[in-house]
Amino acid sequence: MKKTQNQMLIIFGASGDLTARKLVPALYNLYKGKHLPENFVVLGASRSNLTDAEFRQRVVQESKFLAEKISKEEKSFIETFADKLFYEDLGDNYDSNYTGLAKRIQALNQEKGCDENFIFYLSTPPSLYEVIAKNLFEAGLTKEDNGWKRIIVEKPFGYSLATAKELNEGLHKYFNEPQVYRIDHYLGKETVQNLLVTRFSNSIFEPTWNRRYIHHVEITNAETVGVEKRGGYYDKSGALRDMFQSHLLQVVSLIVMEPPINSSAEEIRDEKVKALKSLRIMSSDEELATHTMKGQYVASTINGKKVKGYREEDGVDPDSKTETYAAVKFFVDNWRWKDVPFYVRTAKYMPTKVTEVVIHFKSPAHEVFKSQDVYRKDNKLIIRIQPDEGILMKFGVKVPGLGFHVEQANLDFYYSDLDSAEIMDAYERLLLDAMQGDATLYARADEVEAAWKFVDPILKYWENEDVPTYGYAAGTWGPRNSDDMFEGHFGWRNPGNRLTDETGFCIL
Ligand SMILES: NC(=O)C1=CN([C@@H]2O[C@H](COP(=O)(O)OP(=O)(O)OC[C@H]3O[C@@H](n4cnc5c(N)ncnc54)[C@H](OP(=O)(O)O)[C@@H]3O)[C@@H](O)[C@H]2O)C=CC1
Ligand SMILES: O=C1O[C@H](COP(=O)(O)O)[C@@H](O)[C@H](O)[C@H]1O
Repeated sequence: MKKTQNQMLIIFGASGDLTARKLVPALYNLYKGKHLPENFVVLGASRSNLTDAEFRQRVVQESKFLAEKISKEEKSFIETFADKLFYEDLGDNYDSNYTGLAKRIQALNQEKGCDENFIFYLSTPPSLYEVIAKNLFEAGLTKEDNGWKRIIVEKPFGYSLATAKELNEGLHKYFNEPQVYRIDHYLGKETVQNLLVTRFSNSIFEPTWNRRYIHHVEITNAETVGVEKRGGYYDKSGALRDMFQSHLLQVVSLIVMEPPINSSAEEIRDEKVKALKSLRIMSSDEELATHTMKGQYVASTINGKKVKGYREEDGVDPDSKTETYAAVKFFVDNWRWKDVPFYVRTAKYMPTKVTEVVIHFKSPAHEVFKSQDVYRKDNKLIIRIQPDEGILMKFGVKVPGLGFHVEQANLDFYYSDLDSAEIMDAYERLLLDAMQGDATLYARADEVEAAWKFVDPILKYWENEDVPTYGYAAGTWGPRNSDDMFEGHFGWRNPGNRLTDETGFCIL
């Protein structure tokens, strides 16, 4: 087990939603699991005027882990954990000098023995990331003379290739790349990490993981909720920026990449960057029109309950063209994947909450056993990222009785069947990795830029007034013509709530 050194975590934007809902519960679970070092301090910093006690009370009360009934033992655990939390009021804005903050950090460092190891977590609006980095630098807080200094940056990382580059350059003025940890919570998911293990720890998959055997690859990320309270943010972002550029291209890179030499952060990330750079960038309007599709949910009734259309949501422009459904077909220009289409979609308000990868294998070269149902007899490997996490292999078996009729059977694996089935929350895993200086599951600067380079032309094309934004009733599988981008007789697989469910549907 890696050692976690004594350290201090300084959270900017500590009065916000992410701190209370994700960061503090993750830290608490790490504390309960005895993963935190002996000397550990969390210093929250933002403009809100709070004392240490008020901050503790606020994050503890707002945190989900306390919403449930708790035992006496748990209560005392929480109290000792809360003793590690402190707060510093930054005054009017994040751009004033950080002398006061530096003094507080040094005092806590002395008192609590943090060995001058500091992680700065930026959980503010992205417009403040560079400003905070600059002020930390000017206050002498980034020097690594004694102890290491790291910075964790929340998503979104940029709004386009140009802005992502600008942000990288801005951060690199004050921190070296190995000090920068760009968070993508999908990489913290156990099942996403397992994509690497499934591929590279089994000799049975690798020989078939290429254009000779794979017909196409399909990735679905579907949510059963709309934009909820985030209409203002979402309307400026849209599904392509919010999910596809970051989380889904990370998943793509793990499917596409070549085997790394070893499991070090740099070797894995080198291969991921190579994979992202090999995605064929779309340039012609014709290609963009047939290979991409955007949609928007419209008002509907789900399970008897009326739901608003996207344009009626708070914070959303009533004439908005922002997509809540994004689907992209693309090719990968390298030896392994030439001519294999990838289909990736993400959407709000679909019938099932699911993220899965489906590897569709080619039909046997020569058909010995005729089947009526061509689509259903091909081998498929379904890797379910969430929920009902697991892997399913579909293969043909003989239907008992006369003749040679083929039916599909399942070989399945469920995470829940493992002895150690407890899956660590993504933020827990990622925070612990950063505390231990392991950046494998964080995105590197060139990785983020390669992803934006692929996405930029699509975003630009979608800004065009003539590009249709197809409506789909909330609670359905997207626009009616969503299968049109597929080649041949294929279409999207509409998964159900369970790994083995063939078709997810919802009652409108
Ligand atoms: N919440 C989530 O689930 C997720 C959040 N993120 C990212 O994490 C970061 C923080 O998100 P979240 O906690 O939800 O955001 P919130 O708006 O809830 O909190 C951000 C905090 O930043 C401070 N702040 C400083 N300047 C401003 C400003 N101009 N407008 C608003 N707040 C400001 C505020 O504290 P004060 O006023 O006290 O200074 C506020 O509490 C964002 O970059 C977001 O994109 C990413 C994934 C998921
Ligand atoms: O980053 C984001 O992710 C969530 C989906 O995360 P998941 O872990 O529940 O799959 C998404 O709802 C949100 O819009 C996006 O910003």
